[in-house]
Amino acid sequence: MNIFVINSGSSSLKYQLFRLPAEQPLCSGLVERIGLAEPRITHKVFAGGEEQVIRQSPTQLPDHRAGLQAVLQLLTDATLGVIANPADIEVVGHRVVHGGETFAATTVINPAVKAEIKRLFSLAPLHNPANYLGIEVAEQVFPQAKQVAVFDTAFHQTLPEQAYRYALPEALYRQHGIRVYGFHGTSHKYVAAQAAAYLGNPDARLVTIHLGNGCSMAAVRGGRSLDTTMGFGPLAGLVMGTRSGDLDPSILFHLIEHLGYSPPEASNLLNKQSGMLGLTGYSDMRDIGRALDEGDERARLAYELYAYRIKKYIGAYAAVLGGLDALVFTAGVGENDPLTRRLACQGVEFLGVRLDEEQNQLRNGQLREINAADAAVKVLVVPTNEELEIAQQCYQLLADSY
Ligand SMILES: Nc1ncnc2c1ncn2[C@@H]1O[C@H](COP(=O)(O)OP(=O)(O)O)[C@@H](O)[C@H]1O
Ligand SMILES: CC(=O)OP(=O)(O)O
Ligand SMILES: [Mg+2]
Repeated sequence: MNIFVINSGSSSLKYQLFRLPAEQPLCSGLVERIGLAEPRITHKVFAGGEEQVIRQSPTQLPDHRAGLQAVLQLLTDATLGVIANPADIEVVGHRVVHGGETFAATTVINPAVKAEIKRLFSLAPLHNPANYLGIEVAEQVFPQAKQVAVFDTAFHQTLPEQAYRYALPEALYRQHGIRVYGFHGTSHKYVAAQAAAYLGNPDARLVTIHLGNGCSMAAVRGGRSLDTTMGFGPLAGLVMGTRSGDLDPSILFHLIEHLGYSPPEASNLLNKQSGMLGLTGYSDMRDIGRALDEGDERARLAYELYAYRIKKYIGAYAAVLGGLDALVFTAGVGENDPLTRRLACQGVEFLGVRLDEEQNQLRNGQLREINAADAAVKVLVVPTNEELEIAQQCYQLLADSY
């Protein structure tokens, strides 16, 4: 089954094509700066263990449709193409960030599902409109394919009520859906399953730590999410590239009532100007690492604050889980940044967490153990693969009907 996976952002589009049940993608790519000056396409073709990279700089890509059409050209290219024509794509799997309480599982998209995704725009204004647009464009470009939605929130629908409710008047939950939803569920689910399989313990008590541009943690037991750091929207919890994470809400009132911020300006501040960017001037952890090496004090503080927040939630989730079998680090920073892992694990030795610093410094792109050999708690680095997880969920849902 040929499954094309799309992760559509406001000005970008990430994609991978899988031929399930094989796990290696046929190709993958990224379309950047859609609707902006100097758009870029990076397309990778994988064949016979080799990787071929094609970079294009089209003069213009006015919208997502133009972007996906350019990708289709590459997919069907006479020499480098991996399919003969668009009809060879049987399924398009879409990452949809917010599924509300309606979607606890992967779902075939029909007009009612689209209407619900649209209704949820107000709950995920930065993500759902772009995901929706990706669906509409894929329907035009791949009219024969089944369109399937895989929701970031779905994995966290198992949270117990005490974890997902806020201490607000009940009507706000019942009538307006104000509750914890949690995000990055596709990644937490994938790495938790990999870790449990590695440990040979399906009931393992895991804290999964997804550190990308957006960052979140989850307490997972028996493949079920029991708590997570993001909440009603993807702004709560950990310090992120440009998002503040946890804040006292009175700061928001102060910004608006006393410092002249309009609500959209306050939202922009917390979502796009805060986090590591606000603390250091850089949102990319590699830049912050370089600044730290040059003795930048702001970079040092930012690193400490970032790791301290992770450590606090490790303690909290050990309590939620009633003990800890493994910590699982994943995504861009979690997989690649030894300093973050070291700082986050410093001071929680009393829980049985102890790193092997030599293992921590290694990088091999594989699942690996970085704890001291005799530590009670495993510390794992598990590369995430949200696209593969999306493709596999589509396959599980549809394989029977083929
Ligand atoms: N070698 C590395 N060392 C430290 N940080 C890294 C490294 N490679 C990537 N990152 C960081 O990973 C983050 C992006 O993670 P990623 O999972 O790709 O995010 P997203 O999918 O949210 O765009 C960036 O902050 C980047 O600096
Ligand atoms: C939900 C979310 O935060 O996603 P991302 O990390 O891709 O921005
Ligand atoms: Mg990501």
